[in-house]
Amino acid sequence: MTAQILDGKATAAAIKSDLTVRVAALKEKGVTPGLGTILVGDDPGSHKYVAGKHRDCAEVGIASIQRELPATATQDEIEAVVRELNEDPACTGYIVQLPLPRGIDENRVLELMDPDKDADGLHPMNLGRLVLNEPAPLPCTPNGVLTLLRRHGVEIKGAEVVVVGRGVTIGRPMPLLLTRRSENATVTQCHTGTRDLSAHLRRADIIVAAAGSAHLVRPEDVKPGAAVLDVGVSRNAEGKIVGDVHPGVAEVAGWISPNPGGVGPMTRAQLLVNVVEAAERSVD
Ligand SMILES: Nc1nc2c(c(=O)[nH]1)N[C@@H](CN(C=O)c1ccc(C(=O)N[C@@H](CCC(=O)O)C(=O)O)cc1)CN2
Repeated sequence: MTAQILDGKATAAAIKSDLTVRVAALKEKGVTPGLGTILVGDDPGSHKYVAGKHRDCAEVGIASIQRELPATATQDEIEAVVRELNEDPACTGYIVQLPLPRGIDENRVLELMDPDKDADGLHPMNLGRLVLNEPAPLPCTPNGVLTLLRRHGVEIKGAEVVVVGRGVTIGRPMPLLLTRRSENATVTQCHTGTRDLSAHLRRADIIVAAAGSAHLVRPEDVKPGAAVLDVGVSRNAEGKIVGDVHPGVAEVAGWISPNPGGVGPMTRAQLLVNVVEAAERSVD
C-alpha cells in the first residue's frame, strides 16, 4: 500500500484563493483586515515562519503590521507592544510568535492579549471557550489538521485518534477540537510520560505526531490504512526539516501528510482564516 498524500500546499492554496475574494468584499465595505505579528529574538525558524505569514497576507490582500524585538527584550517591553496592538485599529488580529526567549513568561504575554484580536486561538479565554463549546478563533495548526483530514475524506467520527505531544500550539488543543460533537473522535494523548507508545499508536485510525522528535513514529507502529499527520519539526545537522514520522510509514499508512508541505502551510492558511473571520464579524 502507498499512502494518499494529504497535500497541505494545494489545500492551503485553495483556502487562500477563497480568502482573496472575501478580503476584496471586505475592502468594498471599507474594511482592510490587518495581521499583526510580534517576533522576539533571532531564532531562524521563527523568522522564516513569520516571513511566510506576511507573504501569505500580501497574496490575499491582508495588511501586515510587523513588530520585532531583540532577544534581550524585557517582559515589560514585550507587554508594551502587546498593549500597542490591542489598541491599534488597523490590527484585526495578531500573534506573538512562539517560543519567546527563555526567561519571558509566555502565559502572561498571551493573557495580556485582547481575546478578540487573538488570531492564534491560544488566549486562555479562547481555549476556555473551546472547552465550553462557545464560538472562538480556533488554534491554527489543530484546525489545519482537521481541515486537511476533511478535505481528503478521512473519517473522523468515531475514529481512534492518538495525539503525540502536549505543546501549547498543537498537542494540548488538538484533543479539544477532535472531541467536539462535530468531530466525535476518541482521543488518546501521548507524551514523554507515556508507557509503550507503540501499543497506543498501533490502535490508532489517525495519528497526529506533534512531539518534535525525529522519526518517532516508525512503520511498525502504524496500523495499515491509518491516517498519519506529521506535524513535529526537528532539523538535522544541515538545518533540513526532519519530521516526527519515518518515511517508511508511507508504505503502511492510508494517508500521510508530508513534512514539509503538509500541516505547515495549513497552519498559515488557518491563521489568515482567523483574521478574515474577525474582520467579517466587525462588519456584521
Ligand atoms: N504564535 C505561534 N507560534 C508558533 C506556532 C503557532 O501556530 N503560533 N506554530 C509553530 C510554527 N509555525 C507557526 O508559526 C509554523 C510552522 C511551520 C510552517 C510552515 O509553513 N512550514 C513549511 C516549511 C517551512 C520551512 O521551510 O521551514 C512546511 O511545513 O511546508 C508555518 C508556521 C511554532 N510557533
